[in-house]
Amino acid sequence: MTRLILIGFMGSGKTTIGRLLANALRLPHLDLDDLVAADANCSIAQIFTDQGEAYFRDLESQALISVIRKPGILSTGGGTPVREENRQLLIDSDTPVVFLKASPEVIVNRLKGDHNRPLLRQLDTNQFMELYRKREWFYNQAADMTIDTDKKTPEKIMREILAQIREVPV
Ligand SMILES: Nc1ncnc2c1ncn2[C@@H]1O[C@H](COP(=O)(O)OP(=O)(O)O)[C@@H](O)[C@H]1O
Ligand SMILES: O=C(O)C1=C[C@@H](OP(=O)(O)O)[C@@H](O)[C@H](O)C1
Ligand SMILES: [Mg+2]
Repeated sequence: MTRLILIGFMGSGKTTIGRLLANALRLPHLDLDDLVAADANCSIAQIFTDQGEAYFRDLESQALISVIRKPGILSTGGGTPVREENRQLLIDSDTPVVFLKASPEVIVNRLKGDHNRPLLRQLDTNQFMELYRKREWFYNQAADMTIDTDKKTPEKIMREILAQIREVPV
């Protein structure tokens, strides 16, 4: 196994678990947000502020195309599987796609005080729940396997993924 893709809502742990998996497997860690920020020479929050979400989504799709065939652990952004073309790339990738699932309460708790997720800042509770439900459908569409991350340490989640990954037919 030389490639793995992590998807899930903001705060589900894609970046954290991706880093751990990459270390354990001695593979590159490819974080889509980092790639977008490096290409744009600008933080994600700044891209949202200066150019808006639609512009960010175009950069994100381009970065996904450029990285999807590279060996490594790919941590996507929470919105990556929403665009149909991105979702199709994930589904067609011949790479196990792992949905890291976290409950809304756990996400809110993990991200309280966070200033780097521009999308989250502008949502009230109802809007948050609507986005969470909508996105869950997209994650389920693209995922080969789902890991519940509530009440588990990142290390435990990593071990669970490693144990299950051999059984996933892709
Ligand atoms: N399993 C976990 N248990 C507790 N905290 C976690 C867990 N996974 C991630 N976190 C924390 O939640 C925050 C968001 O994690 P991150 O990996 O950036 O998520 P994502 O990339 O999915 O948005 C970070 O502060 C991270 O340390
Ligand atoms: O859910 C989203 O739409 C987003 C999630 C973020 O990544 P994380 O899921 O790693 O926080 C980042 O791509 C951007 O702020 C938009
Ligand atoms: Mg991340």
